[in-house]
Amino acid sequence: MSDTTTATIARLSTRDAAFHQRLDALLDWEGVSDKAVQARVEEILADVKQRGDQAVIEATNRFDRLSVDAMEQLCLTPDQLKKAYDGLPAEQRDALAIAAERIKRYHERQKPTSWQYEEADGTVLGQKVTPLDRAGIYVPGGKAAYPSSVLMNAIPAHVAGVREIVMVVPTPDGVLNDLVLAAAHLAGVDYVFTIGGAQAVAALAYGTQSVPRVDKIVGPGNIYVATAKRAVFGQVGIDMIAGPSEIMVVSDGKTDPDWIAMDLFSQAEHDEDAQAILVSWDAEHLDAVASSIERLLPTLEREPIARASLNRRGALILCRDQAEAVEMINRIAPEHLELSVAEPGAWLDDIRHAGAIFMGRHTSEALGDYCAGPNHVLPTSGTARFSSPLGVYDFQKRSSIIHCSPEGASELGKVASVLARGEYLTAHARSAEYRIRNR
Ligand SMILES: NC(=O)c1ccc[n+]([C@@H]2O[C@H](COP(=O)([O-])OP(=O)(O)OC[C@H]3O[C@@H](n4cnc5c(N)ncnc54)[C@H](O)[C@@H]3O)[C@@H](O)[C@H]2O)c1
Ligand SMILES: N[C@H](CO)Cc1c[nH]c[nH+]1
Ligand SMILES: [Zn+2]
Repeated sequence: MSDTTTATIARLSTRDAAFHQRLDALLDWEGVSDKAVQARVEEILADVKQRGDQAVIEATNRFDRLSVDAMEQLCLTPDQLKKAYDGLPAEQRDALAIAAERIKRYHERQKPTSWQYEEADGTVLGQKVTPLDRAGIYVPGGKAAYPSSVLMNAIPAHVAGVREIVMVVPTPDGVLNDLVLAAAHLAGVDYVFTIGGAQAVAALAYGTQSVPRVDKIVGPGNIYVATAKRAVFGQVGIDMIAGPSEIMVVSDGKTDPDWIAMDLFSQAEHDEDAQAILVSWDAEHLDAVASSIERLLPTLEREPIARASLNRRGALILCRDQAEAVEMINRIAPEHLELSVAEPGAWLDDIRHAGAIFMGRHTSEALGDYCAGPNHVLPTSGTARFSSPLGVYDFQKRSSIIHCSPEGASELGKVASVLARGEYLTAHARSAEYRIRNR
């Protein structure tokens, strides 16, 4: 296979001297370090912090091409959500219900429990898990509306026991998506504001006259959303900084090339900056997938976005063998990894970094996006090295519990006193010493 670039996708080989340089260029996503975006986002955040609703309204009119003059026009009532749900065709209502049920079942298993144990001296130690009071969920709505993201964000929040869920979703040109509204109803969202971008993140982080301030903001979004989340972190919790969607497929050459081409498109069609990479040690298979890509790309509704994404950040990579494929997985740490191989289970132990792992030829990433059960909000841009899928744990926090018995306080007091005096902290030492028996 030659190292050429077809009309749509780069062809790389690990045997080429420039391979690592070219891969680095593909993996590099400027994202939240883009200076112009940062400046614009900072301006929007400061404006919303200062002027509240009015700043949100003006930014929404500008970026989503609306002409509203009051925040009520950007707020949906529970009745509107229910009406959207009731009005859905049965097929869509059923699909949402099945997806919601499976997502709920999966996330129920993530529920951590509070625990306690007793030391020999009678001291009880433990950990208490408490849900957040109020969570803000960002549902993307710029290039496409994402009802599935409503479920993926709101259901774990519910399972965690969050008291109030505030959802924001932009509606460019004022177009409401009934499935999004219906999903919000089904998932038990308390408030929905039809706002997006940095202004929505600011409203959730600082609160406005109409938008309640939340404790944590979760959910994916574009570069403005990601940049804003990073900027407000500290005043409010965030789940992660999610970049554009990514897929990495590893194929043993035995999967239908059309299936693989479509799996690559499934993430490429999200965003011009999405990343789609296929790795295989079978050169003929890569050629076949390249042909499938050329033939099938024009059949997509979002062909221009998918083509741009494949051009910018797509690659078909020829590697030497399975071991080299594993190396590449751990280096790229993809958001989604498809193991399109005969025995995916045999690979698992060696894979250290991936947001979600789709096992075997029949497990397309798209099933995970909608309804398999696990969360589709996943770490991107290599951050799977240190972070995890959105989950129930993102909507809870832990407090430690310490309950000393008189005997425990006496014994621990001796230890604490020595350590405190070593730090020259007299009050610490004496506070501990007061509780030592028979001093
Ligand atoms: N990881 C996931 O789970 C997941 C799920 C769905 C989508 N995604 C990703 O989320 C992203 C969605 O992006 P999107 O754009 O479609 O929707 P979005 O809702 O994230 O962004 C739309 C908003 O961006 C703001 N905006 C647009 N242009 C602007 C400008 N020039 N200046 C200031 N603000 C501007 C507007 O306020 C608009 O409302 C995609 O990258 C997609 O891949 C990720
Ligand atoms: N693939 C996206 C996460 O990266 C999630 C999604 C929603 N709808 C379709 N796909
Ligand atoms: Zn997707």
